[in-house]
Amino acid sequence: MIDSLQLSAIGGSFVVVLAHTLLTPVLTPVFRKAADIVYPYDQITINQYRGQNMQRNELYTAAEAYLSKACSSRASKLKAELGKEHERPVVTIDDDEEVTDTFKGSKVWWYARKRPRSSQTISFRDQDDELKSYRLTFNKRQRKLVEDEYLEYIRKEGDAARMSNQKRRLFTNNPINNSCPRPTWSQVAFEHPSIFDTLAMDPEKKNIIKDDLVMFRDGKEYYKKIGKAWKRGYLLYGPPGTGKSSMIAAIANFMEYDVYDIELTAVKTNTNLRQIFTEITSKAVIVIEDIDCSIDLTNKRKEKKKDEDDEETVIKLPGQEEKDESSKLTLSGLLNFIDGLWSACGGERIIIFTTNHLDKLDPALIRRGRMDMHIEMSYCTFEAFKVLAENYLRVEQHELFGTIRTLLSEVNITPADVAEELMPKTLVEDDAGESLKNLIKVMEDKKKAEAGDAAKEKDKLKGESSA
Ligand SMILES: Nc1ncnc2c1ncn2[C@@H]1O[C@H](COP(=O)(O)OP(=O)(O)OP(=O)(O)O)[C@@H](O)[C@H]1O
Repeated sequence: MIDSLQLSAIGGSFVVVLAHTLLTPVLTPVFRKAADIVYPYDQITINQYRGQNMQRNELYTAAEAYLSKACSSRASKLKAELGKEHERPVVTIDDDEEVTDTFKGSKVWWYARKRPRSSQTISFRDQDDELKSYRLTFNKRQRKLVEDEYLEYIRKEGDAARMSNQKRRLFTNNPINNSCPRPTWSQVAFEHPSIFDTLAMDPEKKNIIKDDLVMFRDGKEYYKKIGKAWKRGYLLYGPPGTGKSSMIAAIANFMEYDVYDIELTAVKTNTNLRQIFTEITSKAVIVIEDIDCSIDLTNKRKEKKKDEDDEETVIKLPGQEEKDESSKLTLSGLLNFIDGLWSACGGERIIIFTTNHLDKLDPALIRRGRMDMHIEMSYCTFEAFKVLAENYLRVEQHELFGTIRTLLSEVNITPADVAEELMPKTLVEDDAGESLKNLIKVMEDKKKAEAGDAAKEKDKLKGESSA
């Protein structure tokens, strides 16, 4: 009979290692029953590290975060730590402290343990001269519930708690060069304030995107069932200043994912791209901005079509010599990155392309299924303006709104330009009316300029036809 287990989470499945008390062969059923009456509990030990190489046990990390969030209020001995990657101090139960938890009506006990590392233990983490673990105790009758459901619950909840407590990161790939032939990353804390509420766009469109994201986030089982990699592709297109970058930040903040901003011009070959891709973790927004500027697909493809139809399209990097054939990043390499076998590694990822010129992109790159949703970021509409007025001026209604509505239907102005006008010009200025008048003036000037341009164009055409 086993009354104590050691448990590790390795790559998504639990490994149960039979631990110390192998009481059995000698125990008679009667004696066992008597022992159960005296002590009807089983225990699971979750060590901080697993295996001979002392790799971090993900289940320990999840349990630590879970206990910090869900149970620390019931503990009287706590400890607080501030990790490099944490936003605020993390309070967890202290060593040798016990807390209780209840799952589906069953009570369990968590005990935080610490013991000195023996001199024989090999560890690359020399700073850890103590080995920590949690001991989980529960009634024998709940053993199946704990093994089958509670531990998985701990892992999920713990991971979620850890993500929300950690500062999210913005990663960018560094250029590949002779001194650095493998991709490396630069990273900073991701602190972009854009959220869906502050995004100026049609509320209905916003809700469609948010619903799509929620379906994706909760869709692990669904994606598994239909045999598709758990990823979603969005193509954001629209003129400069319509909020494509703000939308990316809002998506990342909404999902609480890290952002990987891929600089394609810093990637030389398909191999580099694959290396980059395998290093991106789960729960990530992968962004390739201004894809039409970082690669030259359409023209090259058209040229090739004439003579070497079956040859692969080469993505020409700015500054890359035509003869430099050994350094190739190809369209098929990029497509593989989006939806080939490599795309299935790592789970839960969102891929976003942005472009100012939809027509410049190769249809293969943006066809549906590859990019699941095409999102147009448009010039400022009245609905979008109302969001900006609320954000910048704290006004929901104003007598000048009617004039602004009419002008917005007549001229193309980006949300970035509208935001610029609504921003108070001095620190003391707090007059919404003044800002709105400025905006009206800018739009009227624009309207006049556009009317002038149209008249000139008309005259030119007239001159050409009479000549
Ligand atoms: N739809 C929007 N909602 C809220 N703010 C916006 C929006 N569009 C633009 N802005 C404001 O304008 C600034 C520039 O916008 P942003 O960088 O998101 O546009 P973009 O479409 O990504 O531009 P580019 O194509 O030049 O990169 C933002 O910092 C934000 O203040």
